[in-house]
Amino acid sequence: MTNTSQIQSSEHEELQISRLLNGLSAMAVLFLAGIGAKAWYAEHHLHAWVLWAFVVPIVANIGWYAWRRDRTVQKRGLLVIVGLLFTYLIASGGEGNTGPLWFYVFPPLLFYLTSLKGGTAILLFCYLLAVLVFQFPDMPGVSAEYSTDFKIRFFATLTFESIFCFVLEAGRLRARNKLVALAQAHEHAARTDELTGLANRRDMQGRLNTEFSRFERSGHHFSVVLIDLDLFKRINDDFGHDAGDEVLRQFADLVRQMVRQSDVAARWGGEEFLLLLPDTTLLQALTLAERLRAEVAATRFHHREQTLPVTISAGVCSISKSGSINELLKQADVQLYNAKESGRNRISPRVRSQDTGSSPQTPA
Ligand SMILES: Nc1nc2c(ncn2[C@@H]2O[C@H](COP(=O)(O)OP(=O)(O)OP(=O)(O)O)[C@@H](O)[C@H]2O)c(=O)[nH]1
Repeated sequence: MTNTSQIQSSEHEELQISRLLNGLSAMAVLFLAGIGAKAWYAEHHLHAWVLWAFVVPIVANIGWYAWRRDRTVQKRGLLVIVGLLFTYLIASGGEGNTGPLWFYVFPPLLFYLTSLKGGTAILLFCYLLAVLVFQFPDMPGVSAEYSTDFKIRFFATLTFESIFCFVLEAGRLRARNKLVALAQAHEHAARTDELTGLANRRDMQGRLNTEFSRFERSGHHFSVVLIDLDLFKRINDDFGHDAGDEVLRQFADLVRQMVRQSDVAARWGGEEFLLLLPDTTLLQALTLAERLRAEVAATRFHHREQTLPVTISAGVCSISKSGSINELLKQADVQLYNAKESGRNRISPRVRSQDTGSSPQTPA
């Protein structure tokens, strides 16, 4: 089953990241414009133009995201622009050889936006670029020269920063994954019946409402089967409560094997179960209910070497015969009552196979 809360939480997280990136991009535009202006007044015209030129792809990236809402392009675009900008700042030295200082922004941003593995790989590649620029100041495009002291301190501090960022991000991811797993477990527990592992009443009610909306919207029919284990009190009284629990578990296993994947089986009450059968007519639902009844009657339920007498009665109803979920359930309940009144171990409305062992006939 798809975990909706997990999908929602990661969607929310992605949206937050995109908003943060837009904020950071806007800040970068302001910085580039300001520092470019400062460089212009300091007569560093080429440096000023390059910095201003970087404003264009950043604004284009913001605009593209606003238009297409494509988060992958937004992330990758920003990483490429920032990578190019920092490479330029290291190669040119920026103003007063302070360009490489901007590189410290990269590790936290990188680990936040990519994975730990991907971030490390990109960072190592950037280290390699920096080493090349530092070692070969005569390379084309490189105009800055740094002192040996600066280079050693730059790499040492950047390495410390990168390791801290890696450790912090790894911790953040671990805590996040634990929280997601915990939320998943809680959500599963809130929807599941502990004893049988089937859906619980609350979950079934939600699914009934969803199915009813689908029926109202596009006319998809569905049916329900309300099942009650016959004379269950006797099983408890004669064999003990544990035996009763074991019967409920074994019956749930049987149901799981017999329904389709799109069907939903829930424990509706103590020894009452409800099947929701999407895209199923009344006749098809009756056929399934009858097969289940026959299978239960033929199955040997057991507890501690003892064979337990188990049969079921069931009331079947289709949404085409009722106007609301409440009415549907009420009618299924009336049919279940009829099945019990007629002697138990049967399905209502009446099906021919109960009398003859053959296929079901159309109900009256
Ligand atoms: N062992 C066990 N028994 C349960 C559980 N939930 C409900 N019951 C028992 O199920 C029995 C239901 O009994 P009744 O409602 O009298 O119905 P019944 O004996 O099945 O008789 P009919 O429904 O008329 O065929 C009660 O004795 C409940 O205590 C459960 O989780 N475990």
